[in-house]
Amino acid sequence: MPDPLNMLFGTLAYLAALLTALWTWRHWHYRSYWLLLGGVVTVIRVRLTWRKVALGCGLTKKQHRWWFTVVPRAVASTGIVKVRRRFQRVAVDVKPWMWVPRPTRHGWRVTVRLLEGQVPADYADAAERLAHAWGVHAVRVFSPRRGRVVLAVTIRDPLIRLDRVPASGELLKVVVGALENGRPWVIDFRTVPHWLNAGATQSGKSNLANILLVGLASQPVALVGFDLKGGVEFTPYGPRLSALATDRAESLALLDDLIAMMLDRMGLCRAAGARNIWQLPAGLRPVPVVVLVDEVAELYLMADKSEKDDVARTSTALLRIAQLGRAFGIYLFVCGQRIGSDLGPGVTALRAQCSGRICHRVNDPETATMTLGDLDPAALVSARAIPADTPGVAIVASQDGQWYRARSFHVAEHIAEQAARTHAHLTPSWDELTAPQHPAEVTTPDLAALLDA
Ligand SMILES: Nc1ncnc2c1ncn2[C@@H]1O[C@H](COP(=O)(O)OP(=O)(O)OP(=O)(O)O)[C@@H](O)[C@H]1O
Repeated sequence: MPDPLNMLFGTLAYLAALLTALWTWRHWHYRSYWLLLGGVVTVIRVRLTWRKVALGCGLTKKQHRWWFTVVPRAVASTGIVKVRRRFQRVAVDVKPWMWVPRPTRHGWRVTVRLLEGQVPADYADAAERLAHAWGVHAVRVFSPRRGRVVLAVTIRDPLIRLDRVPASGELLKVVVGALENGRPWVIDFRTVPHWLNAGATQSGKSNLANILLVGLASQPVALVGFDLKGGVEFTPYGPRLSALATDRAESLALLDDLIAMMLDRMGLCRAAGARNIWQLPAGLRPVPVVVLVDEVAELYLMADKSEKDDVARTSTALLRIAQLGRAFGIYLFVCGQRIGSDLGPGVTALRAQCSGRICHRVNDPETATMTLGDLDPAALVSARAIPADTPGVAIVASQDGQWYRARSFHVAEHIAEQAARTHAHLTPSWDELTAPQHPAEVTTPDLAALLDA
């Protein structure tokens, strides 16, 4: 007969071995552990507790239902209705129908059918409550079609530590970090030509510009810098920059050159019957130009009235590039600590042309509103909640029309400087770039007509 004590020790030893194996699996290959075991257990738990969670988060609705009980007088439903007959019409809390949750790399996703009278905003409002109820990092709400919402749950913040992903290799496309859903964060100038990159000091704006520089340095593109911090940020990248302006006077001259370049490309396209430079034959196509602007507010600030004309000229030139640059291969990446309407109408107009929006941690609500305000109020709340100890975390308006929390890869300045030196031979000279490619002059009235259109 087996000794019960031995059996107990044997069972405990098996249990300990099993727990150790599970712990090791989870520790060494969390992804497979989560997809094969952890996720499945969580999914079952989520389904079983959905009624309680939905009730607690205010996502249920009272509906009248026929109630059958074998124990008349039992307290039924929400605890306020006493059932006196076997069949009784009572008000019950109905939970929204939930599909089977699907484990994802960083959590799970589930589709929920809205109850009558509910809108996706009800779920967005309850997202924080759901996150606490499930004990997870965040719950994001999307509505892919009417009457449905998708709850995307991330268990742990995937942006605390980022795994590097390979470069995209496509022209004007740079993988700059990761989105909260684990997908790469891509800046693709051909899809979204102009970007606004806002953030307080030490929030990670320059790091993002460094990544762009590293990503674009090896590509056949021209890089142009406006560094209104006196050149301290971009001067070290000089070998890979075709031109650099460090004060207002230089900025004005450089903007004039860019406008002239744009007019010339316009004439070239018109002569060739092309709508944009990408429709030109490869041999005729001019080099795309990415313009990096650091500290844009400096371009709009006036110390006294004597600067008024210069500010107006700068503002108009930037706006023209933003309005027409895309077709002629001139793209903007504008960084600033503060982007407020107090800087003048030029900033507001420029912002409207920049469909790519990146909002790092900001000090003032207006900058967040200016950068993201027309997206979604929840994006604003998320931007204002970015902690100071996670530089590089930002709210990003993505190409799919959604907004995401994202974090850039960390690229030290010396790596960006090294990239600039290594690829210095790919830098087109400014004279080469600005030399007229098309003899037929395009006049300013042509540009004005296009702008009016
Ligand atoms: N994605 C990131 N991951 C880790 N550290 C980062 C990241 N982005 C930036 N940092 C670090 O945060 C600090 C501030 O970054 P950065 O200089 O890019 O900020 P900034 O917004 O440009 O600040 P400033 O306006 O003062 O120049 C730097 O020490 C940088 O190394």
